Amino acid sequence: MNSSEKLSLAIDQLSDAGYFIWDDFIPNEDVKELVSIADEASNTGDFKKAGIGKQALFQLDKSIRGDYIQWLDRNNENAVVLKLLDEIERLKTRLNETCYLGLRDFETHFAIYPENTFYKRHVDRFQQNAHRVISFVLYLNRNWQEGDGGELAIYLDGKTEVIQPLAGRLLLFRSELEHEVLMSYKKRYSITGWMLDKDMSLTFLP
Ligand SMILES: O=C(O)CCC(=O)C(=O)O
Ligand SMILES: [Fe+2]
Repeated sequence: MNSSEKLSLAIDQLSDAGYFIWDDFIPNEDVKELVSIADEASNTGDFKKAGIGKQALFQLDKSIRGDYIQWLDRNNENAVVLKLLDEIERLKTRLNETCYLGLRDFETHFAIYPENTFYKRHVDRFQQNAHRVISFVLYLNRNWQEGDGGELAIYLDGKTEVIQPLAGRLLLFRSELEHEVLMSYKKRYSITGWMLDKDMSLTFLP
């Protein structure tokens, strides 16, 4: 399947099922490089404990989520990160052209879940964060195996989909869907982000 057929499928699935799995979104060597960039940044203290809520309502709560994050933007010095940001930008434009989702911008971060951490059931689009339309997660776990945990459960009407966090796999889903990162028994790497219906600098507005 070529990339424009893949994109049509993604669009259909996002509107029918609410999510789409895009395997091999990036090549293996990029996965490897992204993991070493994340490891290096986390070793030099550039990852922060992730919180919940925005601005005044922001709080840290380990019983809800246990990951550490580093935000990514165009000031990043790594070519592979910039290439990925370009690809996501292109994907956003193409989704917009076909779906009229009104996507204006996106925000994204690395996430590392240390062993035995999780992110409890939640939605990404909520009152204080009403501008997230499409969530995406690029998984970076080479050699992930059954039993390693850290799958993403998406709660759909009447059924639950459990998605393995396999290296190179991009998952797209509608940000209003409830989902949960199940207990990860191994260190888990990903790049998570959101396509927004407002420019990022304006998302504090209603
Ligand atoms: O890493 C994942 O599979 C999902 C992460 C997530 O739900 C979030 O950061 O909001
Ligand atoms: Fe989420």
